[in-house]
Amino acid sequence: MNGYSVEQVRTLEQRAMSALPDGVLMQRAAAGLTAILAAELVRRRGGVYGARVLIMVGPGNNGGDALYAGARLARRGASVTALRCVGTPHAAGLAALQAAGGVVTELADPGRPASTSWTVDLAVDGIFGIGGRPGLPDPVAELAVSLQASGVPVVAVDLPSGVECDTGAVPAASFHAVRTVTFGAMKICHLVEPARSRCGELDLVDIGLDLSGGQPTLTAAEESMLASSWPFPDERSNKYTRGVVGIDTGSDAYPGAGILSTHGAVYAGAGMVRFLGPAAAAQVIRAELPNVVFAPGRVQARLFGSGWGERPDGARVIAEALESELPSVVDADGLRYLPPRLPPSWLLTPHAGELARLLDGDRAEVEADPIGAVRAGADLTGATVLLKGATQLVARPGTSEVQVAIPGPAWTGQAGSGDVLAGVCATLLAAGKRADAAAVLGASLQAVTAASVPGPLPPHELARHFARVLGALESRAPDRCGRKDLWTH
Ligand SMILES: NC(=O)C1=CN([C@@H]2O[C@H](COP(=O)(O)OP(=O)(O)OC[C@H]3O[C@@H](n4cnc5c(N)ncnc54)[C@H](OP(=O)(O)O)[C@@H]3O)[C@@H](O)[C@H]2O)[C@@H](O)CC1
Ligand SMILES: [K+]
Repeated sequence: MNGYSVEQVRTLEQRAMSALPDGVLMQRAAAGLTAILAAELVRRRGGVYGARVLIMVGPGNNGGDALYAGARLARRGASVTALRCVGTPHAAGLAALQAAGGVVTELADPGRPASTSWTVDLAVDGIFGIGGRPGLPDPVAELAVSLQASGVPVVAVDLPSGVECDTGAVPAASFHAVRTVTFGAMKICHLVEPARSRCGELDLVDIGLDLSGGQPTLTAAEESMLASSWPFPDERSNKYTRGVVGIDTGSDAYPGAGILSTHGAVYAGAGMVRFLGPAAAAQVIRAELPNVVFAPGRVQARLFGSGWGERPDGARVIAEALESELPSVVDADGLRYLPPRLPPSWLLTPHAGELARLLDGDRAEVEADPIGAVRAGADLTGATVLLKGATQLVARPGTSEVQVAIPGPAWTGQAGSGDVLAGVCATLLAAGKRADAAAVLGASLQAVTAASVPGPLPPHELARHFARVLGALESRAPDRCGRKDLWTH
């Protein structure tokens, strides 16, 4: 499942339209939309006949899709009302709806019943699609609120009006859909929070766009990829083939970070973990994880920074690690001590605030355009960057591709999740995974595991469930000897 920008989708649509008679793509979209709306009505009330459907329309082709679908539902016996919300609706779509027996009313019409009295079975948001600007005109924003207050389910056409298609930002009012029916290709707002949550369930209708040959803006991880790309041990494995992780995290002020990142590394399956952080953390780790080693020695990847706080020798520690040419993860406070340039084999794991500091900007800018920000972070530092948060994005320097990890339940946004994740990523680096693969696999494992337990659980307890999830994934993994894919680096 990949995400495409508006510009990319417009190009794909133009290419398809140039080989087809006028209006064919819209009819394909409307046919697919109708089937999904009908199924929704069957699920909610047992059938289409007699259902009351409100089609909310704006001035563009998004409204055209909705009106043609409304016409098809009207022909199947639904009572369909088109509500003109903004501008002049798609003329042919409106005529089709009226010819099928649908009625038309205006949002601004004083004769229309009060907005709090919505008694429809389903409302269809055909106000703005990929031509939408973020936010809604005031009367439409009020309509969205009143529908939600009335408990009317909204199905969005292509995307919930009000969200920003290319960033996933929701800077002002938007619709909250129970389902979003999109056409030809997924858009960025379907994959990136907070817009993603406004979409509800997603349906992708095939309208015949040819996606081959084009590079999507976002490549989304799926469980099948996690299963095929995780470095599961085999009969030839030993602690060095699985990877030794050297961890220098935590501080006397924040010993918990050291304990949490070590849990992440151990339970993700490191061959061996050397903990080289403060004594306060070491004492607890020794009691809980007797397999951890506390003496310096050979390591294959390092982890720095989680819970460091002020670390006067931080810049020196990181500079020395850079000389060793081993891949490393730098998390949290360690991000304050970076040299000007790092190799792509290093993985930085900032949250939005930390990435903003790296970019010398503010958090709101990162949140307004997380894809742009994660790319900028990779280009600025030379390292691979995992931007943590409700949507976890990974950028590799020198490429435009951004990957998105499998999303997890909202409760994983809690103190300590990032420390555990940094430990998981370090284990994957030590096992030989490229930094971007380590980031996507690590973040996805944590999300899939969280979705498999009755949460919330504290992050180190969640880590103890990795083994069960990895076991289930391994049983579904294809023959890894013959298989190469995106993350088999
Ligand atoms: N192309 C194809 O092949 C296919 C396309 N398909 C469908 O078409 C949809 C795209 O259609 P579209 O390009 O007509 O744009 P759409 O979003 O309907 O409306 C743009 C209009 O809204 C206005 N407007 C926007 N935001 C506003 C705001 N906040 N407040 C006020 N006004 C605002 C905007 O005004 P402007 O920004 O120009 O001032 C402009 O007039 C796509 O999502 C899919 O559903 C499918 O049928 C498959 C085939
Ligand atoms: K819409």
